[in-house]
Amino acid sequence: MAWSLGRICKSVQRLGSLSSVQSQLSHPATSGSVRTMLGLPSSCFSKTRDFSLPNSSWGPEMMRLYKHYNSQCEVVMEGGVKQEGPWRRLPSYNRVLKYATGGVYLNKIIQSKARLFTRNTGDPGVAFEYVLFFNREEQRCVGIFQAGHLLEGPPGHVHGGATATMIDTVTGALALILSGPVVTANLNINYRKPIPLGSTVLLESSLDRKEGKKTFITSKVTSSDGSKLHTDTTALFVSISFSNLLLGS
Ligand SMILES: CCCCCCCCCC(=O)SCCNC(=O)CCNC(=O)[C@H](O)C(C)(C)COP(=O)(O)OP(=O)(O)OC[C@H]1O[C@@H](n2cnc3c(N)ncnc32)[C@H](O)[C@@H]1OP(=O)(O)O
Repeated sequence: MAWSLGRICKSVQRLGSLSSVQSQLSHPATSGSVRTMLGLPSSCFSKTRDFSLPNSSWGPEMMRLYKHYNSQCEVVMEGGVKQEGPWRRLPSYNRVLKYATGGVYLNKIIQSKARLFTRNTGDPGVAFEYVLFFNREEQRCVGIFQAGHLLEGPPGHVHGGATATMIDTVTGALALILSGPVVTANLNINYRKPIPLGSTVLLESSLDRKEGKKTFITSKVTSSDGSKLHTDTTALFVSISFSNLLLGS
């Protein structure tokens, strides 16, 4: 087996700094800190395209909400001095790890071709178009999500699993930032109103409470103007050791 404990340990050491996301986020966003948002070196990303930046597929509502939160990532003080604002945009790549754990439970083909589920197509607008923002003071994360035509479930509407994916993503990102490495243990979603395909919705998540290894997050999905409630959710994330995850235990 072309794999060694040393390689795993190196990967784990890199990932060990994942909880440094908190300190990363306390610094102003620059292209460098964007790449290291997850505490990973740039070599860990197979491509450096940041999928959370606007592209030609983003519609007017997606752009409006993006500008609304992005404009609060940096505020201009009197005298033109720029300061970090209450929100941080979270960058997003199509691969978190390039070198993790080949040979243990990933064969080489899977290892080289694996992609983050939500960023598995380079074709703008066809599936998950989204951007996440984090507010440290309010311990809140928002996601702006435009649902592409490949996500159809009921005719003309978004598949419930696709909606769940985005809820898992925005609640998971918040739990990760607040608690370090976690996995979803429970996701309890009430689907209130279907989401029209092609529309842009707002996902809001906030910390409910932390109890030992457990982080409880609540979340809702609304229409972009907030007038319609699509889902409400409670989620439980459990802290894990990354070395256990990489070793498959
Ligand atoms: C910026 C990019 C962000 C991207 C975010 C993407 C987010 C995506 C997140 C995911 O999709 S993760 C993948 C889906 N999740 C999994 O595959 C998790 C699989 N399950 C497990 O690995 C284990 O079941 C788990 C680690 C969740 C729990 O294992 P254990 O039960 O051995 O853990 P432990 O015994 O340490 O439990 C800790 C506490 O959690 C409680 N617990 C565990 N699972 C629970 C559950 N399902 N419901 C309620 N409570 C639960 C457990 O009772 C205990 O409570 P107490 O501390 O009060 O005793």
